[in-house]
Amino acid sequence: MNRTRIVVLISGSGSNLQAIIDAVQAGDIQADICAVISNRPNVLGLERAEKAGITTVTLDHKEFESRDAYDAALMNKIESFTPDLVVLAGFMRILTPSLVQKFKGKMLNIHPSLLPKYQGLNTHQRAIDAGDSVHGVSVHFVTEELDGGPVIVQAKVDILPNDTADTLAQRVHQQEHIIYPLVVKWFSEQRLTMEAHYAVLDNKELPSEGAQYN
Ligand SMILES: Nc1nc2c(c(=O)[nH]1)N[C@@H](CN(C=O)c1ccc(C(=O)N[C@@H](CCC(=O)O)C(=O)O)cc1)CN2
Ligand SMILES: NCC(=O)N[C@@H]1O[C@H](COP(=O)([O-])[O-])[C@@H](O)[C@H]1O
Repeated sequence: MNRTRIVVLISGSGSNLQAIIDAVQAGDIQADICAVISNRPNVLGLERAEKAGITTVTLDHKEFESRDAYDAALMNKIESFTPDLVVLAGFMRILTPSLVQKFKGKMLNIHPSLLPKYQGLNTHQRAIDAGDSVHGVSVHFVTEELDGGPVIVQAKVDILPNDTADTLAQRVHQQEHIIYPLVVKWFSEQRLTMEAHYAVLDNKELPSEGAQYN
């Protein structure tokens, strides 16, 4: 089977990118990250990609007249790498319908909440302010509806009495770094489609104790 070609979009730290890089380099995912594209210059995620020998591109949205113009350029840049999968890993731009349609069924996003709760931004603080006892993270297919695409897998994280957004985010990140590589692995093994977004799991694939799945 040909190796899955992946393009990753980032905007910042790139810890989820790093988790996927590590899984590819360990041979857990039979795929190649062909490029990492950032909408912000000089972010740590670009350094992570360069250290791994991955082609990096900065496409700064501030240099474009409109969201449509930016997304047209972004679409062309993504397509130039002929990806089988586009992974949004902390990519902080809302994508236009034309770009989403182009990659529908092969574009994933990780969102730091138990969707459909808390679509959008600032999710950790919103969960704390709401008095929730459980928070978490979702990996989903990207559709035109912001954070509204079919959810593939979620991981739960308890909210502790003295949690701040930062302390909660740290525990959410830990779960992100488990489930995102797992979903990319499932996709690379052609066990995920948006129509029937399921994965046939062998028990050995699930991480050891510590990961929570609802
Ligand atoms: N059409 C879609 N675009 C995106 C999706 C999606 O599901 N459908 N997921 C988001 C990721 N995301 C949350 O998971 C998200 C990213 C960015 C924003 C947002 O409000 N962005 C602002 C700029 C914010 C900034 O620069 O800090 C904007 O684009 O104007 C909300 C949710 C990725 N895109
Ligand atoms: N709405 C999108 C969003 O908030 N995504 C979140 O941004 C962080 C990126 O971290 P990373 O750059 O270290 O992977 C992650 O926590 C991800 O869930």
